[in-house]
Amino acid sequence: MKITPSDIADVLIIEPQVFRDERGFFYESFNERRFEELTGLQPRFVQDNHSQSVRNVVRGLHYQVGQAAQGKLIRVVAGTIFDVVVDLRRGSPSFGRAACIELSADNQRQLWIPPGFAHGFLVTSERADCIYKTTGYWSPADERTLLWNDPALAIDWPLRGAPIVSAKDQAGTPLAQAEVFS
Ligand SMILES: Cc1cn([C@H]2C[C@H](O)[C@@H](COP(=O)(O)OP(=O)(O)O[C@H]3O[C@H](C)C(=O)[C@H](O)[C@H]3O)O2)c(=O)[nH]c1=O
Repeated sequence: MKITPSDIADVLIIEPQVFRDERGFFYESFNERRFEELTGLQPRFVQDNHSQSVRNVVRGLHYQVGQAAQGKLIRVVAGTIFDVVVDLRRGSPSFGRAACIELSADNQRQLWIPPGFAHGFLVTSERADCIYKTTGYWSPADERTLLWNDPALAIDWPLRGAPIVSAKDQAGTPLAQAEVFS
């Protein structure tokens, strides 16, 4: 397993050790001891999620506030996504900055997103299945949506035509008005 920082230091790109043979491949998609050894972090994951989306879907940018803030460990098991995280930690030198990483079933990369970040993605394949662990339970009352195409975020989404976006996400909050983490 190899772990490298993304463009935002605390957001980590994880590349698992993949064992391939004539049958296919095997890799440990999560190993708590190894994760802690390599990151020094001890996240307690309480929920596993699976979302499937078709090409040109944008989901996000979502986050939960207060005690419901979630760390996320995400990977893609089918297709490809343009994954985006935005630093919403007010004291951070990268506050308001977006980091964009391609995650796919082919590159088998995972992303560790600490609490304090908004998260979303664009599907750039026919379909994408995202599997992710969270360190906090879903809490609708504490969920916030950052406007995915807020010009202040300057995210260069590789769109092919108008994306498919939920009404909730179309009504996202611009960064300037967003509830952030102190
Ligand atoms: C997030 C969540 C949703 N739901 C229910 C609520 C809705 O009836 C349905 C779809 O929810 P939503 O449209 O919020 O799903 P996404 O747009 O994929 O939300 C996710 O999008 C971005 C990419 C994230 O990083 C978050 O994990 C999460 O907010 O699933 C649940 O039952 N549990 C949950 O944990």
